[in-house]
Amino acid sequence: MISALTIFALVTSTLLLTMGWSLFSGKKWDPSGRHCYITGGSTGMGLALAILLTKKGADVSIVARNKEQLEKALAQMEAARVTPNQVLRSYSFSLDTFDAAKKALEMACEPHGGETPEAVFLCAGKATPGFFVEETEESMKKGMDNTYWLAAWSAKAASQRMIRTRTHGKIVFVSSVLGYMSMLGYSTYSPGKHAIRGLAETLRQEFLMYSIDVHIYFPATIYSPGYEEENKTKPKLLLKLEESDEGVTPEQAALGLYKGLQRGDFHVTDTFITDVFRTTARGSTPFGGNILKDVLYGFVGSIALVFWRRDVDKQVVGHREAHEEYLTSTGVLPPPSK
Ligand SMILES: NC(=O)C1=CN([C@@H]2O[C@H](COP(=O)(O)OP(=O)(O)OC[C@H]3O[C@@H](n4cnc5c(N)ncnc54)[C@H](OP(=O)(O)O)[C@@H]3O)[C@@H](O)[C@H]2O)C=CC1
Ligand SMILES: CCCCCCCCCCCCCCCC(=O)[C@@H](N)CO
Repeated sequence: MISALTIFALVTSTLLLTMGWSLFSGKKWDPSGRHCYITGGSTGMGLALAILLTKKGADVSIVARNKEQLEKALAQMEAARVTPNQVLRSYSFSLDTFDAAKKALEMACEPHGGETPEAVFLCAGKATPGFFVEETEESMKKGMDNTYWLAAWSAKAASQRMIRTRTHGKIVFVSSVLGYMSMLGYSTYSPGKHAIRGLAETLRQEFLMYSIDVHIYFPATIYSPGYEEENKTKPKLLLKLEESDEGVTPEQAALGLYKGLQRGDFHVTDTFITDVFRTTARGSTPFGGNILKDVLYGFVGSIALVFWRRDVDKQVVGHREAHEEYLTSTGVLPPPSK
């Protein structure tokens, strides 16, 4: 009995100590006066992050395709500037090739005397949900472009430059809770978001050699323009399954990510649901700033998720007939023979 108590006391004090340690050790990242480069910074959480970092005194460059949207975004950033000498810029590029990713980055370095950005945020991404049976070779490749390749090419361009110029910078990936798990309808999106995790895990370790910090954010629903867009093709059943997620505004997501970076977390999550998926899908990934919380959530989650998943599976099975009718109406299935 005593020895059990001793072990408990030892374990708890160790955990509390480690927590305390992480609270007091290390300086918090201060973006003020630093150049932050944001892909997908023209709308949604990328834009919210651009505004947040502008308010913190950073120099901010945003990159996306649509020029009109970029101008509107830049105007919002201008309105948020805190000093007259902050450099705020926008660049129009489609970032789905390495060549474009390099060109966009080089251009963004110019107003900074050719210096490399100290923080690179890879927010650009897009989901186009649908049923796997209806996807095409083209839509599946596009799915990887709009998730993995958008992130990977800019990560490669930025890290090469950071290494060459000995910049001890930060590379921040944006995955999704769908980079930890998946649900029906996300066959062209979830694989690429899982792939981003694979890349981030690799680079976190490899870049220890260059003092480049790697982070990855796993949000669930963000009520962004992109979310409105994806809902146009989202299967009704999926829309219903997603109702268990409360969702956050782009501003809340940007702040959640920012706070995670302040804690120094490698995997950043900021809601109950995403914390649960992070702590149950951890593997050998480093713990977050609060080890006790991670262990607790991991334990509770490993049980609760079994029930959640069973419930979802049940709803999917209950949808068989309706789905068969749908597939007949779209011509995937031949009309029933009478
Ligand atoms: N919304 C959600 O529910 C969730 C989103 N996420 C992820 O978070 C990130 C931000 O999402 P969200 O806030 O919804 O953002 P939005 O969909 O509102 O914005 C996406 C941004 O990326 C840009 N972009 C898209 N494709 C390209 C491209 N080929 N080249 C350059 N820029 C591009 C868009 O501009 P333009 O089209 O003009 O190029 C825009 O600036 C994405 O990676 C998304 O996958 C993760 C979980 C949930
Ligand atoms: C105890 C545990 C309970 C668990 C409940 C889990 C509920 C999960 C809801 C899933 C939400 C899906 C978000 C998709 C985000 C995304 O990446 C897309 N919107 C694409 O942009």
